[in-house]
Amino acid sequence: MPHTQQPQTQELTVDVVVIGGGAVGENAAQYAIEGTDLTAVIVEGHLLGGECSYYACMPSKALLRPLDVAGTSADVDGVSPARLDHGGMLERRDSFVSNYDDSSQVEWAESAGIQVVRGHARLVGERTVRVDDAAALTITARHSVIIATGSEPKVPGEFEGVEAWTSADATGVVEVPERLAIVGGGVVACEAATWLAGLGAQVTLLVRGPDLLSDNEPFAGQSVLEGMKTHGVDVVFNASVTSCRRENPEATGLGKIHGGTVQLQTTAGDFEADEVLLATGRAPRLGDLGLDAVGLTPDHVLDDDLPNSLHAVGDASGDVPLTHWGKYRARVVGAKIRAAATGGPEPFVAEYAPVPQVIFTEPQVAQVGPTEATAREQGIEVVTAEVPYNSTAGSALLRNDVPGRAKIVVDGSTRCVVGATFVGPEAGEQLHAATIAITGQVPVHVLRHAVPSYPTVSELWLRLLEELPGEMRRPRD
Ligand SMILES: Cc1cc2nc3c(=O)[nH]c(=O)nc-3n(C[C@H](O)[C@H](O)[C@H](O)COP(=O)(O)OP(=O)(O)OC[C@H]3O[C@@H](n4cnc5c(N)ncnc54)[C@H](O)[C@@H]3O)c2cc1C
Ligand SMILES: NC(=O)c1ccc[n+]([C@@H]2O[C@H](COP(=O)([O-])OP(=O)(O)OC[C@H]3O[C@@H](n4cnc5c(N)ncnc54)[C@H](O)[C@@H]3O)[C@@H](O)[C@H]2O)c1
Repeated sequence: MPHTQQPQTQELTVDVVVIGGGAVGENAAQYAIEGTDLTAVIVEGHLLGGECSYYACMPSKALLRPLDVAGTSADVDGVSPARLDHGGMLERRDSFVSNYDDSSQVEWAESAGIQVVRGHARLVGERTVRVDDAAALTITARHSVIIATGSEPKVPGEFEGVEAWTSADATGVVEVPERLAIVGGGVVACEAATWLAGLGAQVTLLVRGPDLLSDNEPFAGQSVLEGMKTHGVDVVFNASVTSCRRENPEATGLGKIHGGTVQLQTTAGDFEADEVLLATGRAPRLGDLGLDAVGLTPDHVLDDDLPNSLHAVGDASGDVPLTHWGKYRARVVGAKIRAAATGGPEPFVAEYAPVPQVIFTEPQVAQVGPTEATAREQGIEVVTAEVPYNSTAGSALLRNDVPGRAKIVVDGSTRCVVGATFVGPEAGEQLHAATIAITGQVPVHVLRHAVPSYPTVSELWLRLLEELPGEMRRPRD
């Protein structure tokens, strides 16, 4: 980590102060000042670029991609199956996290006119932030302070004192455990099970509920379960951990095995492992931020009940914890701050924007907008269409065996798509067409005139639109 220049003075006044330099904080600072003479500081306590760059999205996807390529090579006639190189996979990860060196991000920030200050920041008054209690730097914001402190893993009580792995250890894996227990059935659990099994661990997934990826369409979790079984992952449902003990727990370092054998008692039986990974969700990081010094609590942040000069973005705000979503909201917040500070026009903000997500499992799960079940809960007049992912010539060309399904959720009253799910090889690349259709509120009779090329997977759109009731082929009377 380079030591970026600390300001010479102990008092600093700028227009905007951002606490936390993850991808979201960086975007907020950039949009708050771009094209103006406004000044911004980001205070970062660890690495500029945050979780996504070093411990979450980038390293996980760097590890998953070789598995995807190898899996495809083993399932396309005319190609010899590729051999995985475990050491090479870890080197690829190290390269994508720049060996945990954030110099290039600091360079980017400085080139965008944003000053980077190192240290832990706390609010000490209205529009005033102190960096590290002992140090003397106090920063005053003329206009706004933005909280972009991210989130931290939830550690259930049963795991206290065990030195269990968190997702950072899984993405930063150095020593691959021979037997790995993963607790959780959500996104981190499913993605981490995929790359750690790919690296040679014997993975047991302990899921407290009856399914995987329960926030998605049910066929998503089922397809991912099949994929896991193919790769030798043992998935145990209805397995709530009641106690966890470990011999000689020790903080040995990121991605190293943190002590002796782990004994887990669960409602589905007892398990022994060499390491246990907690994938039990994350919580906004709002402690030790000085909220009380300005008469606020974490609930004020989560309820967006903040003074005009204080904003929260990204995981810290309690909004959907995804990088692209946090960055989108940060662009909006930044642009609004810029408009208020310069007297410029208010930015256009769409009334509604759907949240997309791609889960990089085998097969991939790509979803935008509500599932059928959520749409029904929202009172939408739901019409759905669903087809197998292999129902186009383009998808059949991808692999010998193409798993998965595609589904759209249409609002019968507006006849616009409100949600879509694609589960299958390279499904992530199918998603943005759906996001555009939903955001643009294109009625399905018009969408039928968006012609997908032959032979591509996008022809799933033809199949899906053909599945809808015939009267939807015309404008509504
Ligand atoms: C394993 C894993 C994989 C993921 N994969 C994806 C994915 O593929 N796609 C996706 O969209 N999302 C993914 N996510 C979610 C994504 O990582 C987060 O939504 C995103 O990182 C949030 O960005 P942020 O800037 O809000 O917070 P963070 O990235 O957490 O950044 C917050 C920053 O604030 C700093 N900080 C905190 N408190 C202070 C303080 N008081 N003073 C100074 N600095 C402070 C921290 O050091 C940190 O750098 C993944 C998450 C995990 C755990
Ligand atoms: N590709 C991506 O977009 C991506 C990848 C990884 C993470 N993320 C995001 O990061 C966030 C965190 O992911 P996550 O998987 O940790 O959270 P999650 O909320 O998706 O899943 C948490 C899982 O842990 C289980 N759980 C919670 N408490 C438990 C307990 N005490 N005992 C046993 N099981 C328990 C839940 O039932 C659920 O299955 C999510 O919002 C996710 O969307 C996104």
